[in-house]
Amino acid sequence: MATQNKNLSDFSHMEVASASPYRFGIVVSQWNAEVTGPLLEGAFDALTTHGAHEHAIKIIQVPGSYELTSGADMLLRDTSLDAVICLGCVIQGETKHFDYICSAVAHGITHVALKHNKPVIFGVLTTDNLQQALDRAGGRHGNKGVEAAITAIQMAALSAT
Ligand SMILES: Nc1c(NC[C@H](O)[C@H](O)[C@H](O)CO)[nH]c(=O)[nH]c1=O
Ligand SMILES: CC(=O)[C@@H](O)COP(=O)(O)O
Repeated sequence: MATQNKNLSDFSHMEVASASPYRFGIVVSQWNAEVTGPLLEGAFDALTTHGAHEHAIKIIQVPGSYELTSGADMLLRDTSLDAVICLGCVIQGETKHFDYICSAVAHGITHVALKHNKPVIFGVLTTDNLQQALDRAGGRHGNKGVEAAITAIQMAALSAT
């Protein structure tokens, strides 16, 4: 398995740009808050560790991952933002609802990024069960929030070139 015993959030091999020049938005869903809370903490800490100022990080909450698209669009009304990070956790239930949400969010986030010509980062866990999600929200497989934040910094720096 690609992720077996791997920390997916290890960026020690990478040169990460300074986040200090940039302003970031974070939209986080309230569904599965025991997972999205640690994702938000990981993202916020990664941004500030790499130089982002706390007042340069605007955070909003939405009910569920399906609303992340709308939340990202709302954040990007603020044209001073350099990148938006979307954080959510979708866990498979008994029906196809999981498939529709995951697909809608992935496509919706891409649409918002192209609409505003700004990086919108997909920091959404899409797991079979809660344990897989916890493993990727500060557990044995790292923190998807950290990964999304690093990606946001790199894309903001790229956009500035
Ligand atoms: N089951 C999960 C949901 N469901 C809610 C949807 O995201 C949405 O809020 C609702 O369909 C109304 O539009 N959301 C998650 O983030 N995670 C889930 O596991
Ligand atoms: C991903 C979901 O919306 C899921 O929690 C809903 O569960 P179910 O498919 O059993 O209705």
